[in-house]
Amino acid sequence: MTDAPFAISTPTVGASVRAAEAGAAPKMSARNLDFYYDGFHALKGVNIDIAEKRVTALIGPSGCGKSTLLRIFNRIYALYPKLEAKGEVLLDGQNILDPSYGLNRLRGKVGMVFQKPVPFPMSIYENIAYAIRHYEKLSKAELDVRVEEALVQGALWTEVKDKLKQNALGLSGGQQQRLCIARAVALRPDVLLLDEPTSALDPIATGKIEQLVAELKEHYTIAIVTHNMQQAARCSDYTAFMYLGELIEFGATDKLFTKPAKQQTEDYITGRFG
Ligand SMILES: Nc1ncnc2c1ncn2[C@@H]1O[C@H](COP(=O)(O)OP(=O)(O)OP(=O)(O)O)[C@@H](O)[C@H]1O
Repeated sequence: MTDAPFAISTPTVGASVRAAEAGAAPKMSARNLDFYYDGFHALKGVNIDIAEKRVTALIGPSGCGKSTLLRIFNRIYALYPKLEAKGEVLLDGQNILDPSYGLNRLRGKVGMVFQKPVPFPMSIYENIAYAIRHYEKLSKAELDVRVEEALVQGALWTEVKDKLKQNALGLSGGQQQRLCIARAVALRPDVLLLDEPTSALDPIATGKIEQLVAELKEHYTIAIVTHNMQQAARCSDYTAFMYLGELIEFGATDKLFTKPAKQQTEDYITGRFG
């Protein structure tokens, strides 16, 4: 689905104003963050605060570095050689880029959901239980409770509660994506990273995920990469506009979309480029 150019007059979520005015505390912060892919300078001196229990959207034209920034937040790059981050990413004040910050600990605190739903080729129940077992030793009864809790939070429970033993690959694309969200929240993380979570979904499935994001921010700090500016406007409290690896503008979503401070932001949100 391609984005229609965003109309500046489109109303945005009223809650955003209140969140911005309240000045939510930062949960995660990038400080002077640079990132290199085998010498290619993909992120340049990024400074950003991700507010606690709010939704922060990362927007910008293709290749501007949105996904790179999101992936640094759970250090996925550490899996690949020749990738290097400089600067700091603080989670509750601790630098997660420091090698002494264990990856297992980080993955327990920062969950990630990708563009294409990737359920494990196993039952719906096992998709959730497998993730939990990796971190915690629970009895069968406790595990059952946690699986149900995760599927409720993923807004999937009522649809799957009678077929938990069925293979997850038999679910629709939208259900698979909600399963992936449920799998991420099953670990009770603090932060949830969503990398274009609806780009492979139809409008109805997209609407369900957007509603789910609005519900989840009560419990989690959320950062979402999206190409869809209407989605950013509907779902997020704060928006960051990136261009060529730099953070150009960051602020309350409704302000950024109605009264951007920078010309580049205005040109992008009015569809003049990107
Ligand atoms: N694995 C990689 N190796 C080399 N360069 C990469 C790699 N991944 C991304 N890049 C480059 O880093 C820059 C930022 O890419 P990134 O995927 O973060 O952008 P994006 O804003 O998420 O783009 P899109 O909206 O198209 O997904 C781009 O110039 C891209 O070509």
